[in-house]
Amino acid sequence: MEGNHLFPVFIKLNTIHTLLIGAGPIGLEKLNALLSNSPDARVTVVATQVLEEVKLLALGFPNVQVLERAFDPQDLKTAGLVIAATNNQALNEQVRQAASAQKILVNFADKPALCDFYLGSVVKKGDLKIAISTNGKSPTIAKRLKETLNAGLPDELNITLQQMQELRNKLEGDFTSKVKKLNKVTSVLMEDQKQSASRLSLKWLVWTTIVLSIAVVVAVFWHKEPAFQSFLVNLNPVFYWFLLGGFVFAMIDGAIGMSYGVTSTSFSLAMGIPPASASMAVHLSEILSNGIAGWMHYRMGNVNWKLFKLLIIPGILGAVTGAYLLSSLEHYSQYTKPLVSLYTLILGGVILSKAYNVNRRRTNGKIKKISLLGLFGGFIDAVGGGGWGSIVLSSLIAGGRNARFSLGTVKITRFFIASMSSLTFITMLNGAHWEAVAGLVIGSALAAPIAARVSNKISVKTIMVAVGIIVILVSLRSILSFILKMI
Ligand SMILES: C[C@@]1(CC(=O)O)C2=NC(=C\c3[nH]c(c(CCC(=O)O)c3CC(=O)O)Cc3[nH]c(c(CC(=O)O)c3CCC(=O)O)/C=C3\N/C(=C\2)[C@@H](CCC(=O)O)[C@]3(C)CC(=O)O)/[C@H]1CCC(=O)O
Ligand SMILES: NC(=O)c1ccc[n+]([C@@H]2O[C@H](COP(=O)([O-])OP(=O)(O)OC[C@H]3O[C@@H](n4cnc5c(N)ncnc54)[C@H](O)[C@@H]3O)[C@@H](O)[C@H]2O)c1
Repeated sequence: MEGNHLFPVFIKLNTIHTLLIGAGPIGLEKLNALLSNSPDARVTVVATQVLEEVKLLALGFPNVQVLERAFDPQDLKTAGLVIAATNNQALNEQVRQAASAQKILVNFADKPALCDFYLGSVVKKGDLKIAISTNGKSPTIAKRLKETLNAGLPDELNITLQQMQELRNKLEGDFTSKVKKLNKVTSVLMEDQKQSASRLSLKWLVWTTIVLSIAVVVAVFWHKEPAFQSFLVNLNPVFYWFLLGGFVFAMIDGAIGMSYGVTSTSFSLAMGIPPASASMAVHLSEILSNGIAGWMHYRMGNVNWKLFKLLIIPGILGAVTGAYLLSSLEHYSQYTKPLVSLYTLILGGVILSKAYNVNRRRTNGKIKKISLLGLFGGFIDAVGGGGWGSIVLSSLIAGGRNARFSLGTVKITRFFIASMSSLTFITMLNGAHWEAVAGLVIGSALAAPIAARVSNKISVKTIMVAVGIIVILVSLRSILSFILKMI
Protein backbone atom coordinates (compact mmCIF):
# COMPACT_ATOMS: atom_id res chain seq x y z
CA MET A 1 0.00 0.00 0.00
CA GLU A 2 1.23 3.48 -0.89
CA GLY A 3 1.08 6.63 1.23
CA ASN A 4 1.91 7.65 4.77
CA HIS A 5 1.05 4.94 7.32
CA LEU A 6 2.13 6.87 10.40
CA PHE A 7 -0.54 7.39 13.04
CA PRO A 8 -0.48 10.95 14.44
CA VAL A 9 -1.10 11.57 18.15
CA PHE A 10 -0.65 14.56 20.46
CA ILE A 11 1.25 13.57 23.59
CA LYS A 12 1.16 15.22 27.05
CA LEU A 13 4.84 15.49 27.89
CA ASN A 14 4.24 16.60 31.47
CA THR A 15 2.76 13.24 32.42
CA ILE A 16 5.53 11.05 31.00
CA HIS A 17 9.29 11.28 31.18
CA THR A 18 11.34 11.92 28.01
CA LEU A 19 14.98 10.88 27.68
CA LEU A 20 17.01 12.84 25.12
CA ILE A 21 20.37 11.25 24.27
CA GLY A 22 22.86 13.59 22.61
CA ALA A 23 23.27 17.33 23.07
CA GLY A 24 24.89 18.51 19.85
CA PRO A 25 23.15 20.86 17.37
CA ILE A 26 20.49 18.25 16.58
CA GLY A 27 19.96 17.42 20.28
CA LEU A 28 19.46 21.16 20.83
CA GLU A 29 16.89 21.28 18.03
CA LYS A 30 14.96 18.36 19.48
CA LEU A 31 15.01 19.90 22.98
CA ASN A 32 13.73 23.15 21.47
CA ALA A 33 10.97 21.27 19.69
CA LEU A 34 9.97 19.53 22.93
CA LEU A 35 9.94 22.70 25.05
CA SER A 36 8.38 25.07 22.53
CA ASN A 37 5.42 22.70 22.32
CA SER A 38 5.34 21.61 25.96
CA PRO A 39 7.12 24.05 28.28
CA ASP A 40 6.28 21.81 31.24
CA ALA A 41 7.74 18.67 29.60
CA ARG A 42 9.75 16.43 31.94
CA VAL A 43 13.03 15.83 30.11
CA THR A 44 16.41 14.31 31.02
CA VAL A 45 19.24 15.10 28.60
CA VAL A 46 22.17 12.64 28.63
CA ALA A 47 25.30 13.34 26.54
CA THR A 48 29.03 12.97 26.83
CA GLN A 49 29.40 16.46 25.39
CA VAL A 50 26.75 19.09 26.00
CA LEU A 51 26.52 22.27 23.92
CA GLU A 52 26.48 25.52 25.94
CA GLU A 53 23.15 26.43 24.29
CA VAL A 54 21.57 23.25 25.65
CA LYS A 55 22.67 24.10 29.20
CA LEU A 56 21.38 27.67 28.83
CA LEU A 57 18.03 26.51 27.46
CA ALA A 58 17.60 23.97 30.27
CA LEU A 59 18.17 26.70 32.89
CA GLY A 60 14.82 28.27 32.04
CA PHE A 61 12.86 25.04 32.53
CA PRO A 62 12.77 23.46 36.03
CA ASN A 63 11.57 20.11 34.66
CA VAL A 64 14.63 19.70 32.44
CA GLN A 65 17.71 17.94 33.81
CA VAL A 66 21.06 17.81 31.96
CA LEU A 67 23.56 15.00 32.71
CA GLU A 68 26.97 15.34 31.08
CA ARG A 69 28.03 11.70 30.82
CA ALA A 70 27.74 8.61 28.60
CA PHE A 71 24.38 6.89 28.13
CA ASP A 72 23.63 4.17 30.69
CA PRO A 73 20.89 1.56 30.03
CA GLN A 74 19.56 2.41 33.50
CA ASP A 75 18.52 5.79 32.03
CA LEU A 76 15.68 3.99 30.28
CA LYS A 77 14.10 2.88 33.54
CA THR A 78 12.05 6.00 34.14
CA ALA A 79 11.63 6.91 30.47
CA GLY A 80 8.32 6.77 28.64
CA LEU A 81 9.73 8.18 25.41
CA VAL A 82 13.29 8.30 24.02
CA ILE A 83 14.82 10.60 21.41
CA ALA A 84 18.35 9.70 20.35
CA ALA A 85 20.25 12.49 18.59
CA THR A 86 23.76 11.13 18.47
CA ASN A 87 26.00 10.16 15.58
CA ASN A 88 26.83 6.87 17.26
CA GLN A 89 25.48 3.82 15.38
CA ALA A 90 26.57 1.31 18.07
CA LEU A 91 24.71 3.36 20.65
CA ASN A 92 21.61 3.45 18.39
CA GLU A 93 21.60 -0.36 18.20
CA GLN A 94 22.00 -0.67 21.97
CA VAL A 95 19.18 1.79 22.65
CA ARG A 96 16.93 0.10 20.08
CA GLN A 97 17.28 -3.31 21.74
CA ALA A 98 16.91 -2.10 25.32
CA ALA A 99 13.88 0.04 24.41
CA SER A 100 12.15 -2.84 22.62
CA ALA A 101 12.68 -5.08 25.63
CA GLN A 102 11.11 -2.46 27.88
CA LYS A 103 8.42 -1.45 25.34
CA ILE A 104 9.51 2.18 25.25
CA LEU A 105 8.95 4.26 22.07
CA VAL A 106 12.16 5.56 20.49
CA ASN A 107 13.06 8.16 17.85
CA PHE A 108 16.50 8.26 16.17
CA ALA A 109 17.37 11.58 14.54
CA ASP A 110 19.71 9.91 12.05
CA LYS A 111 17.99 6.54 11.45
CA PRO A 112 14.35 6.68 10.31
CA ALA A 113 14.35 2.90 9.85
CA LEU A 114 14.98 2.36 13.57
CA CYS A 115 12.29 4.84 14.71
CA ASP A 116 9.01 3.94 16.44
CA PHE A 117 7.81 7.48 15.73
CA TYR A 118 8.88 10.60 13.82
CA LEU A 119 8.73 14.16 15.04
CA GLY A 120 6.52 16.43 12.98
CA SER A 121 6.80 19.99 11.77
CA VAL A 122 4.36 21.95 13.91
CA VAL A 123 2.00 24.81 13.03
CA LYS A 124 0.66 26.70 16.06
CA LYS A 125 -2.15 29.27 16.38
CA GLY A 126 -3.18 29.61 20.01
CA ASP A 127 -5.00 26.41 20.89
CA LEU A 128 -4.77 25.12 17.36
CA LYS A 129 -1.88 22.82 16.49
CA ILE A 130 -1.25 21.04 13.19
CA ALA A 131 1.52 18.46 12.87
CA ILE A 132 2.99 17.69 9.44
CA SER A 133 4.79 14.58 8.28
CA THR A 134 6.18 13.83 4.84
CA ASN A 135 6.73 10.18 5.76
CA GLY A 136 10.39 11.02 6.27
CA LYS A 137 10.72 11.95 2.59
CA SER A 138 11.50 15.65 2.97
CA PRO A 139 11.64 17.41 6.36
CA THR A 140 12.41 20.59 4.43
CA ILE A 141 9.04 20.46 2.68
CA ALA A 142 7.41 19.84 6.08
CA LYS A 143 9.12 23.01 7.32
CA ARG A 144 8.04 25.07 4.29
CA LEU A 145 4.44 23.86 4.59
CA LYS A 146 4.51 24.90 8.24
CA GLU A 147 5.64 28.40 7.25
CA THR A 148 2.92 28.68 4.60
CA LEU A 149 0.18 27.57 6.98
CA ASN A 150 1.48 29.83 9.75
CA ALA A 151 1.27 32.85 7.47
CA GLY A 152 -2.08 31.85 5.97
CA LEU A 153 -4.11 30.94 9.05
CA PRO A 154 -5.72 34.01 10.64
CA ASP A 155 -4.92 34.80 14.28
CA GLU A 156 -8.67 35.19 14.80
CA LEU A 157 -9.01 31.42 14.45
CA ASN A 158 -8.15 31.22 18.12
CA ILE A 159 -11.09 33.49 18.99
CA THR A 160 -13.33 31.15 17.00
CA LEU A 161 -11.99 28.20 18.98
CA GLN A 162 -12.72 29.97 22.28
CA GLN A 163 -16.25 30.87 21.17
CA MET A 164 -16.86 27.29 20.05
CA GLN A 165 -15.71 25.98 23.41
CA GLU A 166 -18.06 28.36 25.22
CA LEU A 167 -20.92 27.26 22.99
CA ARG A 168 -19.99 23.61 23.45
CA ASN A 169 -20.09 23.99 27.24
CA LYS A 170 -23.40 25.81 27.11
CA LEU A 171 -25.25 23.38 24.83
CA GLU A 172 -27.86 21.19 26.44
CA GLY A 173 -29.52 18.01 25.23
CA ASP A 174 -28.18 14.64 24.16
CA PHE A 175 -24.94 14.01 22.29
CA THR A 176 -26.58 13.75 18.85
CA SER A 177 -28.43 17.08 19.12
CA LYS A 178 -25.27 18.80 20.36
CA VAL A 179 -23.25 17.47 17.41
CA LYS A 180 -26.00 18.64 15.04
CA LYS A 181 -25.96 22.16 16.46
CA LEU A 182 -22.14 22.41 16.40
CA ASN A 183 -22.09 21.26 12.79
CA LYS A 184 -24.75 23.79 11.87
CA VAL A 185 -22.93 26.82 13.28
CA THR A 186 -19.68 25.81 11.58
CA SER A 187 -21.23 24.97 8.20
CA VAL A 188 -20.42 28.49 6.89
CA LEU A 189 -16.74 27.51 6.90
CA MET A 190 -17.46 24.92 4.23
CA GLU A 191 -19.84 27.17 2.28
CA ASP A 192 -16.97 29.58 1.83
CA GLN A 193 -15.06 26.94 -0.06
CA LYS A 194 -18.00 26.04 -2.24
CA GLN A 195 -18.36 29.69 -3.17
CA SER A 196 -14.78 29.95 -4.34
CA ALA A 197 -15.72 27.48 -7.06
CA SER A 198 -17.75 30.21 -8.70
CA ARG A 199 -14.73 32.49 -8.81
CA LEU A 200 -14.90 32.79 -12.57
CA SER A 201 -18.41 34.13 -12.75
CA LEU A 202 -17.56 36.56 -9.95
CA LYS A 203 -14.61 37.84 -11.92
CA TRP A 204 -16.96 38.49 -14.79
CA LEU A 205 -19.31 40.34 -12.44
CA VAL A 206 -16.51 42.53 -11.17
CA TRP A 207 -15.30 43.43 -14.63
CA THR A 208 -18.84 44.39 -15.62
CA THR A 209 -18.95 46.59 -12.55
CA ILE A 210 -15.70 48.30 -13.47
CA VAL A 211 -16.86 48.94 -17.02
CA LEU A 212 -20.19 50.28 -15.75
CA SER A 213 -18.51 52.58 -13.27
CA ILE A 214 -16.29 54.04 -15.96
CA ALA A 215 -19.45 54.53 -18.03
CA VAL A 216 -20.99 56.45 -15.13
CA VAL A 217 -18.01 58.78 -14.90
CA VAL A 218 -17.96 59.43 -18.61
CA ALA A 219 -21.68 60.14 -18.46
CA VAL A 220 -21.21 62.64 -15.65
CA PHE A 221 -18.62 64.51 -17.71
CA TRP A 222 -21.03 64.72 -20.62
CA HIS A 223 -23.86 65.63 -18.34
CA LYS A 224 -22.51 69.19 -18.37
CA GLU A 225 -22.79 69.35 -22.16
CA PRO A 226 -26.06 71.30 -22.79
CA ALA A 227 -27.32 69.04 -25.55
CA PHE A 228 -26.59 65.85 -23.65
CA GLN A 229 -27.97 67.43 -20.47
CA SER A 230 -31.38 68.10 -21.94
CA PHE A 231 -31.36 64.59 -23.35
CA LEU A 232 -30.62 63.15 -19.90
CA VAL A 233 -33.06 65.31 -17.95
CA ASN A 234 -35.87 64.37 -20.26
CA LEU A 235 -35.02 60.69 -20.30
CA ASN A 236 -33.38 59.99 -16.96
CA PRO A 237 -34.15 61.99 -13.84
CA VAL A 238 -31.11 62.54 -11.57
CA PHE A 239 -32.46 59.84 -9.28
CA TYR A 240 -31.57 57.12 -11.76
CA TRP A 241 -28.00 58.31 -11.99
CA PHE A 242 -27.67 58.11 -8.23
CA LEU A 243 -29.35 54.70 -8.26
CA LEU A 244 -26.80 53.40 -10.75
CA GLY A 245 -23.91 55.15 -8.98
CA GLY A 246 -24.96 53.77 -5.59
CA PHE A 247 -25.13 50.23 -6.96
CA VAL A 248 -21.82 50.36 -8.80
CA PHE A 249 -19.87 52.04 -6.02
CA ALA A 250 -21.27 49.66 -3.38
CA MET A 251 -20.31 46.64 -5.51
CA ILE A 252 -16.73 47.83 -5.78
CA ASP A 253 -16.64 48.69 -2.10
CA GLY A 254 -17.99 45.29 -1.16
CA ALA A 255 -15.14 43.68 -3.04
CA ILE A 256 -12.25 45.74 -1.73
CA GLY A 257 -13.76 47.08 1.53
CA MET A 258 -13.23 50.73 0.75
CA SER A 259 -14.01 53.56 -1.67
CA TYR A 260 -17.83 53.76 -1.53
CA GLY A 261 -17.70 57.03 0.43
CA VAL A 262 -15.02 58.56 -1.74
CA THR A 263 -16.51 57.51 -5.07
CA SER A 264 -20.09 58.44 -4.26
CA THR A 265 -19.06 61.75 -2.66
CA SER A 266 -16.98 62.79 -5.64
CA PHE A 267 -19.89 61.66 -7.82
CA SER A 268 -22.39 63.74 -5.79
CA LEU A 269 -20.15 66.82 -5.84
CA ALA A 270 -19.77 66.44 -9.60
CA MET A 271 -23.58 66.28 -9.84
CA GLY A 272 -23.71 69.70 -8.16
CA ILE A 273 -24.64 68.74 -4.59
CA PRO A 274 -22.95 70.84 -1.85
CA PRO A 275 -20.41 69.01 0.41
CA ALA A 276 -22.45 68.62 3.62
CA SER A 277 -25.54 67.47 1.72
CA ALA A 278 -23.40 65.12 -0.32
CA SER A 279 -21.83 63.63 2.79
CA MET A 280 -25.29 63.30 4.34
CA ALA A 281 -26.66 61.47 1.29
CA VAL A 282 -23.67 59.17 1.23
CA HIS A 283 -23.85 58.39 4.95
CA LEU A 284 -27.62 57.86 4.90
CA SER A 285 -27.14 55.32 2.14
CA GLU A 286 -24.31 53.69 4.08
CA ILE A 287 -26.62 52.88 6.98
CA LEU A 288 -28.71 50.38 5.06
CA SER A 289 -25.96 48.97 2.83
CA ASN A 290 -23.48 48.54 5.68
CA GLY A 291 -26.21 47.20 7.93
CA ILE A 292 -26.89 44.49 5.36
CA ALA A 293 -23.20 43.87 4.56
CA GLY A 294 -22.28 43.93 8.26
CA TRP A 295 -24.99 41.38 9.01
CA MET A 296 -23.77 39.13 6.19
CA HIS A 297 -20.18 39.31 7.43
CA TYR A 298 -21.38 38.59 10.96
CA ARG A 299 -23.22 35.51 9.70
CA MET A 300 -20.14 34.36 7.81
CA GLY A 301 -18.05 34.73 10.99
CA ASN A 302 -15.91 37.56 9.58
CA VAL A 303 -16.20 39.96 12.54
CA ASN A 304 -13.42 40.41 15.10
CA TRP A 305 -15.34 41.69 18.14
CA LYS A 306 -12.24 42.79 20.03
CA LEU A 307 -11.34 45.07 17.15
CA PHE A 308 -14.98 46.22 16.93
CA LYS A 309 -14.94 47.37 20.55
CA LEU A 310 -11.69 49.27 20.05
CA LEU A 311 -12.94 51.11 16.95
CA ILE A 312 -16.58 51.90 17.59
CA ILE A 313 -16.63 54.64 20.29
CA PRO A 314 -13.74 56.75 18.96
CA GLY A 315 -15.09 56.26 15.43
CA ILE A 316 -18.52 57.63 16.40
CA LEU A 317 -16.98 60.55 18.30
CA GLY A 318 -14.86 61.49 15.29
CA ALA A 319 -17.77 61.13 12.87
CA VAL A 320 -20.19 63.30 14.88
CA THR A 321 -17.57 66.05 15.32
CA GLY A 322 -16.75 65.97 11.62
CA ALA A 323 -20.42 66.06 10.57
CA TYR A 324 -21.08 69.00 12.93
CA LEU A 325 -18.17 70.97 11.55
CA LEU A 326 -19.02 70.36 7.90
CA SER A 327 -22.73 71.26 8.40
CA SER A 328 -21.79 74.52 10.13
CA LEU A 329 -19.77 75.43 7.06
CA GLU A 330 -22.48 74.50 4.51
CA HIS A 331 -22.98 78.20 3.58
CA TYR A 332 -19.36 78.32 2.53
CA SER A 333 -19.75 75.29 0.30
CA GLN A 334 -18.17 77.17 -2.57
CA TYR A 335 -14.91 76.93 -0.60
CA THR A 336 -15.41 73.63 1.21
CA LYS A 337 -16.19 71.83 -2.03
CA PRO A 338 -12.72 72.22 -3.59
CA LEU A 339 -11.20 71.33 -0.21
CA VAL A 340 -13.22 68.12 -0.01
CA SER A 341 -12.31 67.40 -3.63
CA LEU A 342 -8.67 67.90 -2.75
CA TYR A 343 -9.09 65.35 0.02
CA THR A 344 -10.82 62.82 -2.24
CA LEU A 345 -8.05 63.45 -4.79
CA ILE A 346 -5.48 62.46 -2.15
CA LEU A 347 -7.53 59.41 -1.15
CA GLY A 348 -7.67 58.39 -4.81
CA GLY A 349 -3.88 58.52 -4.78
CA VAL A 350 -3.80 56.49 -1.55
CA ILE A 351 -6.06 53.82 -3.06
CA LEU A 352 -3.92 53.71 -6.18
CA SER A 353 -0.72 53.31 -4.16
CA LYS A 354 -2.36 50.70 -1.90
CA ALA A 355 -3.20 48.75 -5.05
CA TYR A 356 0.49 48.10 -5.50
CA ASN A 357 1.08 47.30 -1.83
CA VAL A 358 -1.71 44.82 -0.99
CA ASN A 359 0.28 41.77 -1.94
CA ARG A 360 3.40 42.89 -0.16
CA ARG A 361 4.53 40.79 2.81
CA ARG A 362 2.89 41.74 6.03
CA THR A 363 4.78 43.95 8.43
CA ASN A 364 5.05 42.32 11.80
CA GLY A 365 4.01 45.02 14.25
CA LYS A 366 0.26 45.28 14.69
CA ILE A 367 -0.96 48.81 15.09
CA LYS A 368 -1.38 49.61 18.75
CA LYS A 369 -3.27 52.87 18.51
CA ILE A 370 -6.45 51.45 17.04
CA SER A 371 -8.68 53.87 18.96
CA LEU A 372 -6.80 56.85 17.60
CA LEU A 373 -7.17 55.38 14.13
CA GLY A 374 -10.93 55.10 14.76
CA LEU A 375 -11.21 58.73 15.90
CA PHE A 376 -9.25 60.05 12.93
CA GLY A 377 -11.03 57.77 10.44
CA GLY A 378 -14.49 58.75 11.75
CA PHE A 379 -13.74 62.49 11.59
CA ILE A 380 -12.26 62.45 8.11
CA ASP A 381 -15.05 60.17 6.93
CA ALA A 382 -17.74 62.67 7.94
CA VAL A 383 -15.90 65.76 6.66
CA GLY A 384 -14.80 64.25 3.36
CA GLY A 385 -17.85 62.08 2.78
CA GLY A 386 -15.72 58.96 2.89
CA GLY A 387 -12.51 57.48 4.14
CA TRP A 388 -13.53 55.14 6.96
CA GLY A 389 -12.80 52.17 4.71
CA SER A 390 -9.70 53.52 3.03
CA ILE A 391 -8.11 54.84 6.23
CA VAL A 392 -9.11 52.24 8.81
CA LEU A 393 -9.12 49.10 6.67
CA SER A 394 -5.91 49.80 4.82
CA SER A 395 -4.12 50.73 8.06
CA LEU A 396 -5.34 47.54 9.72
CA ILE A 397 -4.23 45.37 6.81
CA ALA A 398 -0.95 47.22 6.41
CA GLY A 399 -0.47 46.65 10.16
CA GLY A 400 -0.57 42.90 9.59
CA ARG A 401 -4.18 42.06 10.47
CA ASN A 402 -6.13 39.46 8.56
CA ALA A 403 -7.88 41.01 5.53
CA ARG A 404 -11.13 39.06 5.80
CA PHE A 405 -11.72 39.78 9.50
CA SER A 406 -10.67 43.41 9.12
CA LEU A 407 -13.08 43.82 6.21
CA GLY A 408 -16.00 42.29 8.14
CA THR A 409 -15.29 44.44 11.19
CA VAL A 410 -14.86 47.66 9.20
CA LYS A 411 -18.22 47.03 7.47
CA ILE A 412 -20.15 46.49 10.67
CA THR A 413 -18.56 49.48 12.47
CA ARG A 414 -19.30 51.68 9.47
CA PHE A 415 -22.99 50.94 9.95
CA PHE A 416 -22.92 52.60 13.39
CA ILE A 417 -20.65 55.43 12.32
CA ALA A 418 -22.82 56.24 9.27
CA SER A 419 -25.94 56.25 11.46
CA MET A 420 -24.45 58.70 13.92
CA SER A 421 -23.05 61.13 11.34
CA SER A 422 -26.33 61.01 9.37
CA LEU A 423 -28.25 61.93 12.52
CA THR A 424 -25.92 64.87 13.05
CA PHE A 425 -26.33 66.05 9.46
CA ILE A 426 -30.13 65.75 9.60
CA THR A 427 -30.37 67.88 12.74
CA MET A 428 -27.95 70.45 11.37
CA LEU A 429 -29.09 70.86 7.74
CA ASN A 430 -32.41 72.16 6.43
CA GLY A 431 -33.64 69.51 4.07
CA ALA A 432 -31.73 67.07 1.96
CA HIS A 433 -31.19 66.41 -1.71
CA TRP A 434 -33.64 63.56 -1.68
CA GLU A 435 -33.16 62.50 -5.28
CA ALA A 436 -29.50 61.79 -4.38
CA VAL A 437 -30.33 60.16 -1.04
CA ALA A 438 -33.01 57.90 -2.49
CA GLY A 439 -30.88 56.87 -5.47
CA LEU A 440 -27.83 56.05 -3.37
CA VAL A 441 -29.84 54.27 -0.64
CA ILE A 442 -31.64 51.94 -3.03
CA GLY A 443 -28.67 51.40 -5.35
CA SER A 444 -26.17 50.54 -2.61
CA ALA A 445 -28.66 48.41 -0.68
CA LEU A 446 -29.27 46.32 -3.81
CA ALA A 447 -25.54 45.78 -4.21
CA ALA A 448 -24.74 45.05 -0.54
CA PRO A 449 -25.75 41.38 -0.24
CA ILE A 450 -24.16 40.51 -3.60
CA ALA A 451 -21.00 42.44 -2.76
CA ALA A 452 -20.49 40.73 0.64
CA ARG A 453 -20.30 37.40 -1.15
CA VAL A 454 -17.88 38.74 -3.71
CA SER A 455 -15.41 39.98 -1.07
CA ASN A 456 -11.98 38.34 -1.02
CA LYS A 457 -12.73 36.24 -4.08
CA ILE A 458 -11.25 38.42 -6.77
CA SER A 459 -8.06 40.20 -7.66
CA VAL A 460 -8.24 43.28 -5.49
CA LYS A 461 -5.47 45.03 -7.37
CA THR A 462 -7.29 45.59 -10.67
CA ILE A 463 -10.32 47.07 -8.96
CA MET A 464 -8.23 49.34 -6.77
CA VAL A 465 -6.37 50.70 -9.77
CA ALA A 466 -9.67 51.40 -11.55
CA VAL A 467 -11.20 53.04 -8.47
CA GLY A 468 -8.08 55.12 -7.80
CA ILE A 469 -8.11 56.48 -11.34
CA ILE A 470 -11.84 57.25 -11.32
CA VAL A 471 -11.66 59.11 -8.02
CA ILE A 472 -8.63 61.11 -9.11
CA LEU A 473 -10.33 62.12 -12.39
CA VAL A 474 -13.59 63.17 -10.73
CA SER A 475 -11.81 65.12 -7.97
CA LEU A 476 -9.51 66.86 -10.43
CA ARG A 477 -12.55 67.92 -12.44
CA SER A 478 -14.15 69.57 -9.36
CA ILE A 479 -10.94 71.35 -8.45
CA LEU A 480 -10.35 72.56 -12.00
CA SER A 481 -13.86 73.96 -12.31
CA PHE A 482 -13.32 75.86 -9.02
CA ILE A 483 -10.04 77.30 -10.29
CA LEU A 484 -11.67 78.32 -13.61
CA LYS A 485 -14.48 80.07 -11.73
CA MET A 486 -11.95 81.97 -9.62
CA ILE A 487 -10.04 83.32 -12.61
C1 LIG B 1 9.88 17.94 10.98
C2 LIG B 1 11.14 17.94 11.78
C3 LIG B 1 10.69 17.88 13.21
C4 LIG B 1 11.80 18.00 14.23
O1 LIG B 1 12.91 17.52 14.01
O2 LIG B 1 11.47 18.58 15.30
C5 LIG B 1 11.98 16.80 11.29
N1 LIG B 1 13.07 17.24 10.70
C6 LIG B 1 13.13 18.59 10.68
C7 LIG B 1 14.06 19.34 9.97
C8 LIG B 1 15.15 18.82 9.17
N2 LIG B 1 15.72 17.63 9.29
C9 LIG B 1 16.73 17.52 8.33
C10 LIG B 1 16.82 18.75 7.62
C11 LIG B 1 17.86 19.04 6.53
C12 LIG B 1 17.28 19.04 5.14
C13 LIG B 1 16.61 17.74 4.69
O3 LIG B 1 17.23 16.66 4.73
O4 LIG B 1 15.43 17.85 4.26
C14 LIG B 1 15.80 19.55 8.12
C15 LIG B 1 15.37 20.90 7.61
C16 LIG B 1 15.90 22.06 8.40
O5 LIG B 1 16.42 21.91 9.53
O6 LIG B 1 15.75 23.14 7.84
C17 LIG B 1 17.64 16.37 8.08
C18 LIG B 1 17.20 15.00 8.41
N3 LIG B 1 16.03 14.65 9.05
C19 LIG B 1 16.01 13.29 9.16
C20 LIG B 1 17.20 12.77 8.61
C21 LIG B 1 17.58 11.33 8.59
C22 LIG B 1 17.13 10.65 7.35
O7 LIG B 1 16.19 11.03 6.68
O8 LIG B 1 17.78 9.59 7.08
C23 LIG B 1 17.92 13.85 8.10
C24 LIG B 1 19.19 13.84 7.32
C25 LIG B 1 20.41 14.03 8.25
C26 LIG B 1 21.72 14.05 7.49
O9 LIG B 1 21.71 14.01 6.25
O10 LIG B 1 22.74 14.07 8.19
C27 LIG B 1 14.94 12.54 9.71
C28 LIG B 1 13.74 12.98 10.23
N4 LIG B 1 13.41 14.31 10.40
C29 LIG B 1 12.13 14.36 10.85
C30 LIG B 1 11.54 15.51 11.35
C31 LIG B 1 11.46 13.04 10.76
C32 LIG B 1 10.63 12.98 9.49
C33 LIG B 1 9.50 13.99 9.42
C34 LIG B 1 8.65 13.88 8.21
O11 LIG B 1 7.96 12.85 8.11
O12 LIG B 1 8.59 14.82 7.41
C35 LIG B 1 12.64 12.09 10.71
C36 LIG B 1 12.43 10.88 9.82
C37 LIG B 1 12.97 11.55 12.08
C38 LIG B 1 12.91 12.56 13.19
O13 LIG B 1 13.86 13.35 13.31
O14 LIG B 1 11.89 12.58 13.91
C39 LIG B 1 12.04 19.17 11.50
C40 LIG B 1 11.24 20.32 10.91
C41 LIG B 1 11.69 21.63 11.49
C42 LIG B 1 10.68 22.73 11.39
O15 LIG B 1 9.48 22.49 11.45
O16 LIG B 1 11.16 23.87 11.33
N1 LIG C 1 16.50 14.27 12.33
C1 LIG C 1 17.02 15.40 12.00
O1 LIG C 1 16.29 16.39 11.92
C2 LIG C 1 18.47 15.50 11.66
C3 LIG C 1 18.94 16.65 11.02
C4 LIG C 1 20.30 16.77 10.76
C5 LIG C 1 21.16 15.76 11.16
N2 LIG C 1 20.69 14.66 11.79
C6 LIG C 1 21.61 13.58 12.30
O2 LIG C 1 21.57 13.60 13.74
C7 LIG C 1 22.81 13.17 14.28
C8 LIG C 1 23.31 14.14 15.37
O3 LIG C 1 23.71 15.35 14.81
P1 LIG C 1 24.52 16.45 15.64
O4 LIG C 1 24.90 17.52 14.67
O5 LIG C 1 23.81 16.83 16.86
O6 LIG C 1 25.86 15.62 16.04
P2 LIG C 1 26.99 15.94 17.09
O7 LIG C 1 28.11 15.01 16.79
O8 LIG C 1 27.26 17.40 17.17
O9 LIG C 1 26.37 15.51 18.48
C9 LIG C 1 26.24 14.20 18.91
C10 LIG C 1 25.87 14.17 20.37
O10 LIG C 1 25.76 12.83 20.80
C11 LIG C 1 26.51 12.66 22.00
N3 LIG C 1 26.94 11.27 22.17
C12 LIG C 1 27.65 10.46 21.32
N4 LIG C 1 27.85 9.25 21.89
C13 LIG C 1 27.25 9.28 23.10
C14 LIG C 1 27.08 8.30 24.15
N5 LIG C 1 27.56 7.07 24.03
N6 LIG C 1 26.41 8.66 25.23
C15 LIG C 1 25.89 9.91 25.36
N7 LIG C 1 26.00 10.87 24.39
C16 LIG C 1 26.67 10.54 23.28
C17 LIG C 1 27.65 13.64 21.86
O11 LIG C 1 28.21 13.93 23.16
C18 LIG C 1 26.95 14.83 21.27
O12 LIG C 1 26.31 15.57 22.27
C19 LIG C 1 23.76 13.08 13.10
O13 LIG C 1 23.91 11.69 12.79
C20 LIG C 1 23.07 13.78 11.97
O14 LIG C 1 23.35 13.22 10.71
C21 LIG C 1 19.37 14.50 12.03
